[in-house]
Amino acid sequence: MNGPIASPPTPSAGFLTPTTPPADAVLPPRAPEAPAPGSPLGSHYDQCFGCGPQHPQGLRMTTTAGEGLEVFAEFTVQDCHQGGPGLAHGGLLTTAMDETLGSLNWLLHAPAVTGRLETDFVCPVPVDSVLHIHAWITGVHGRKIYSAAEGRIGGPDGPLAIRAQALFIQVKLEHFTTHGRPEDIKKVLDDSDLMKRARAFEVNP
Ligand SMILES: CCCCCCCC/C=C\CCCCCCCC(=O)SCCNC(=O)CCNC(=O)[C@H](O)C(C)(C)COP(=O)(O)OP(=O)(O)OC[C@H]1O[C@@H](n2cnc3c(N)ncnc32)[C@H](O)[C@@H]1OP(=O)(O)O
Repeated sequence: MNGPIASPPTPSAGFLTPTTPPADAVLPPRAPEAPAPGSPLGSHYDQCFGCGPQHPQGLRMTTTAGEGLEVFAEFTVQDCHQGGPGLAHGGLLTTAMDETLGSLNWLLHAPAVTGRLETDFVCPVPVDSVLHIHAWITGVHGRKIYSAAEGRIGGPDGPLAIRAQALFIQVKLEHFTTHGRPEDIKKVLDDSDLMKRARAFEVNP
């Protein structure tokens, strides 16, 4: 069918909330409990698609704390991550960025979930590439955590392939217990190791 669409759908209110921090946002100090610079951050949940070591098809990403409010991660693009032939699927690259940005939670020691994530795909990323991701907090305003990330091919100074800006919202642990599938929540509650991970975030906003 040709011609203009009679009444295009309009985004719902709030859709265009920016991911850049407002002028009165702050950069808080690292939480005293935050892992030391250079330490691996581990996984917040063993079945997480991004970082869970027990997830059968997951990305199994590992993240390292940087100095200040920043983290570093690596993501190796595998055969099963293809979108175009021999090239990474954009959605998976976005997942890797989301996961790395989510790891910034560890530095503030409070759980937060992605509210908005914007991604620029700057150049194609071939299969077998190692994407070096650097993510940092750009501001905190109440429960809102603003952050940004870059992914470079082959090394920390390699060509820029992807960049992202995000708004995460701090939540209480009840966010997960209220909305999560009950059997998965029960497994976490029944497993002292998994609960220890969850408790790492018990300092609520
Ligand atoms: C015993 C078991 C324990 C297990 C524990 C495990 C430990 C876990 C630890 C760490 C987890 C880290 C996980 C990382 C994984 C990678 C990251 C992801 O993929 S997360 C998944 C995808 N994201 C979602 O599923 C969010 C779905 N959305 C929501 O649940 C709500 O909308 C939520 C919580 C984001 C906000 O809801 P509200 O009711 O709490 O708060 P309101 O009042 O609506 O918003 C607060 C402020 O934020 C703004 N805001 C909210 N959503 C926004 C959005 N989408 N875009 C822009 N602004 C937004 C609002 O305009 C408001 O701003 P104003 O304070 O008024 O200035």
